[in-house]
Amino acid sequence: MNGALIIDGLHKRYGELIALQDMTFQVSPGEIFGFVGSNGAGKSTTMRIILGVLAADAGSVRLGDHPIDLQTRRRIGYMPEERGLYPKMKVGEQLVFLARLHGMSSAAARESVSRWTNRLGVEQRVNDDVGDLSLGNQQRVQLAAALIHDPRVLVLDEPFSGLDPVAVDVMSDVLKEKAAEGIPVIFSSHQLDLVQRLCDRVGIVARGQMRALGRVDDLRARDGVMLEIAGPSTRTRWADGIAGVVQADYDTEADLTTLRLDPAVADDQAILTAALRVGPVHRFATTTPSLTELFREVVAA
Ligand SMILES: Nc1ncnc2c1ncn2[C@@H]1O[C@H](COP(=O)(O)OP(=O)(O)OP(=O)(O)O)[C@@H](O)[C@H]1O
Repeated sequence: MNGALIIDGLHKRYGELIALQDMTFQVSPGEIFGFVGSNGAGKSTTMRIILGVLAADAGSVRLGDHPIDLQTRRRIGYMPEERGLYPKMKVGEQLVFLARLHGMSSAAARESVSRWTNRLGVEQRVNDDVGDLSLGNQQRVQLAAALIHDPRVLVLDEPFSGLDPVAVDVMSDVLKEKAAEGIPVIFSSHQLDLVQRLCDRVGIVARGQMRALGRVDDLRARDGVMLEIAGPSTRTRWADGIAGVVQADYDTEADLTTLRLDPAVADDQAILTAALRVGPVHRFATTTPSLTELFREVVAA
């Protein structure tokens, strides 16, 4: 049961609302894929369809050449957005129960639960009711629930929300480790700095459609070159109208000018000369837009 997770042409309506429109992308074995988009963009809907807890109106999900069936689904590790643990059940018992549901023997389930609760730092809480844990610790248990049956695919809906920085590091390490084992990993998140750091590729969704898809660095480079100039008084709006300057943002408090350039037209030396005419230049550096800037643009388009 290996191969890429293939999401092919998913359509989904809720009455009048079109929640997904031709949602198509793949996650390769060993790849960490970041699924980002505004609230209500369609991420959870896509993930629920991957898991088969929701049916698509059209389109398919496959793992390599195989349509995802009941057997395959048992090998997916899923963290739903609406966390699905029983608050009145003890952490350890619940994890063993879930592992058994995935077909593990009692001994293997207990061994796996012990390994993952240790790894995720909740080993002291195995005899506590889930509902008595802090939200962050409940989330660690939820991740353990997604991992205990040694899944061949990981589908995690906002696994990082509400975690403290130490837990974020633990979660990041686990995802990297699972990807290194050669399984496809997809997670959704609104923490774009984290997505930028962790993911091989990202998909940006807006209103049910995939709007940008690719390696983070490629998407950022595609979006054009940016130039940051510190020094010249921004009150003069000195860069307005210079050839090749597509957009100029002026931070008047820091006297920092940020320019988005059309690389085919812009001449950085002409821009530097124009800046020096206004005042001393303390910094003159090219950057590429962050994933957050890219996201704002894609979603606003
Ligand atoms: N059961 C439902 N009935 C009707 N509409 C729904 C249902 N579930 C989701 N929707 C709508 O479908 C759209 C997509 O929702 P979805 O939960 O997939 O978005 P999302 O990208 O996961 O958002 P968020 O980042 O807020 O979790 C939204 O407009 C949402 O209101």
